[in-house]
Amino acid sequence: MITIRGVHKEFSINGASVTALSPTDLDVSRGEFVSIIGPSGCGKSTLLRILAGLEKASGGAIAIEDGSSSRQRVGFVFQEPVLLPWLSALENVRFPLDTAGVSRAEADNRALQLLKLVGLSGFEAALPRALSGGMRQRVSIARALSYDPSLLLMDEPFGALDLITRDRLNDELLSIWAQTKKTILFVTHSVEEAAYLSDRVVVMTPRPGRIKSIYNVSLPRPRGESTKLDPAFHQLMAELRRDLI
Ligand SMILES: Nc1ncnc2c1ncn2[C@@H]1O[C@H](COP(=O)(O)OP(=O)(O)OP(=O)(O)O)[C@@H](O)[C@H]1O
Repeated sequence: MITIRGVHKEFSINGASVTALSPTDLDVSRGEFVSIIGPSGCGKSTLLRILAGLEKASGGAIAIEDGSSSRQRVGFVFQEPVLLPWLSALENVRFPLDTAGVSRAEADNRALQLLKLVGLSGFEAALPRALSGGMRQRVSIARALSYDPSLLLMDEPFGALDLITRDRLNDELLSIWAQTKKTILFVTHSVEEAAYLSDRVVVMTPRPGRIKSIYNVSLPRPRGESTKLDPAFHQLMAELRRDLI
């Protein structure tokens, strides 16, 4: 699904070159849920932005699925929900489809389905300011799914939310993932979130960032309250925490 080979990024700051990402190799299978954790500034967002085509790599190669340009096939969810404040929830979800020239009826239909998928039926007409932080992030997820990307890139999407909302959205994301079968690459600072959600967890080193280790998460699915009581879950979190030091 995704093949990353030797991808690296250097930024030039006041004439000096700063390495944001050392040469990185990673393969992600179709339908896999992979989390990336690492200290602040290790290049997690840079890697995601390169995959989304929002940033150009300094070198290396990326192939996404059929090797075509990643841009049309990738949905991106940022830490802060970037919604257009003057548009309703439905119009925000529909927006990428409108700009892609999809017919009004089809775009409405798809946006309604997606708002249902993220648990926001009944809030179609609400403006972003009338929604809670968690609801706004659900709208962002629905919008990222609107053009049916095969790959969903999520950059600390629940980092700004309270813990209760975050736990609920983690479960909702797993249910959306199970229903849509998207490949998800998920950046987080939380070892608990990474262990709970993922098939594999990628740990990155501090600057300059590179992949330090990759953990297979063999906890059974579907995950839920019983996962959080599983000693294997706690052992994995302890290993991840140790690895991050
Ligand atoms: N546009 C830019 N110009 C210059 N340097 C940048 C730019 N974007 C990122 N960097 C630098 O690249 C490095 C990696 O940044 P990046 O945002 O990818 O890290 P991160 O792991 O996502 O951090 P955090 O967890 O704090 O979000 C940092 O040292 C950062 O200062």
